Amino acid sequence: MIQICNLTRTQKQRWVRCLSCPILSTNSNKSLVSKSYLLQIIKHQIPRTPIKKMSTASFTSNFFGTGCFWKDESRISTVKKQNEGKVFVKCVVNTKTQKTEKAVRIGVLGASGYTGSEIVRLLACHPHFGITLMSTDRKAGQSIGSVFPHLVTQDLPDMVAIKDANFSDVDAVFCCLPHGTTQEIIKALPRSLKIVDLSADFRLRDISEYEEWYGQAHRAPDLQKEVVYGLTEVLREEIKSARLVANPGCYPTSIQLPLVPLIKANLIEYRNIIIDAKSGVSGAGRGAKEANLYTEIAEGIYSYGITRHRHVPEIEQGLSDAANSKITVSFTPHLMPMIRGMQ
Ligand SMILES: NC(=O)C1=CN([C@@H]2O[C@H](COP(=O)(O)OP(=O)(O)OC[C@H]3O[C@@H](n4cnc5c(N)ncnc54)[C@H](OP(=O)(O)O)[C@@H]3O)[C@@H](O)[C@H]2O)C=CC1
Ligand SMILES: CC(=O)N[C@@H](CCC(=O)OP(=O)(O)O)C(=O)O
Repeated sequence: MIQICNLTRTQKQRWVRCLSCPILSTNSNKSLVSKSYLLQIIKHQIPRTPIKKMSTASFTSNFFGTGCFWKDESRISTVKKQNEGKVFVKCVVNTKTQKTEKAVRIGVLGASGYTGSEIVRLLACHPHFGITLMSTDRKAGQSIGSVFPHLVTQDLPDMVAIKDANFSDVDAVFCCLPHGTTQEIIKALPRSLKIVDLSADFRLRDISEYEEWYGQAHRAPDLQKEVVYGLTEVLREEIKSARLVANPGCYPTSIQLPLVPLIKANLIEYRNIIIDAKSGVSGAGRGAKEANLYTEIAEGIYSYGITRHRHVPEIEQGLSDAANSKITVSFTPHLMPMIRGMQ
């Protein structure tokens, strides 16, 4: 058990997320996490600056900023309890969280990006999933820990280029690649694989709509026919048996989850639905873009894509399915000066 004090709620949430291990339970100031990760955290700090002497600011920057945890676990026997000072960490090792066999072998394509690294974080310590393959475009040969320090303690294979990927020990793939590149890549994957595609490339049933909103020809129209739209709350049974799942976009998810039940229950008027949405900057991916520089996005809320955002047809597709009639919406997305909205 890790107990963190004198940090704000947001700092605690971020710290818990940085742990990249199974969170067994969490409340306002306690989180159960796996033994091995806990050892890295303690070992990294104890020999240098005792946690009890650290200010909240240095604790925060050490854990949030560098994310630099060691692999050697040999010093655990020296660790007792630190419970004085402004910030303290109380440790009770929970051995029940140790992993056993991994039933499903996972490949993560685009592991060096934001969505890919989140998938890795969620699955690396999962009791049933083991990551056997990770791909990257520019960082082939590097470890995931070298591009995402908070994942350094995970025992994972180095990343490879997709052209060098070996899918023989992979059962399922999470495809976390930019839209526009994904159709060709998924088309070339072995048919035996189950695939969850996080990009927008297979979300729109109507291929002409894809071409209109994404500005390029659909490169796998045959595959499109077998796709299941991955909004679990709406299509749970279909998703269970699907081979290729198109994961919904961030805005369409946040919009459909509240509106679909209201529409199905006939509780709202379908005409004149106005959606004002806010998102964090990580939604734009990890690649450098001028529009996402700190100087561009800080200290303000910016609307963008007004009337022409590519999520409009996806939102309308989902809401129209729920209503059994054509629904159109007025959708205005905004960029907030924060990393992410969803925790
Ligand atoms: N960010 C978000 O909140 C969400 C994003 N999405 C969607 O998920 C997909 C991935 O987004 P995100 O993780 O943010 O993107 P990032 O830009 O953060 O990551 C893209 C990943 O794809 C790799 N890559 C880039 N180009 C190619 C290529 N031509 N061939 C093979 N690999 C390539 C990159 O490798 P390298 O690091 O070497 O460049 C990186 O691993 C996108 O389609 C996005 O629209 C979906 C839901 C949420
Ligand atoms: C800030 C920002 O640029 N956000 C992205 C949406 C992010 C997202 O998750 O949507 P996809 O899954 O379709 O990528 C955008 O507006 O295009």
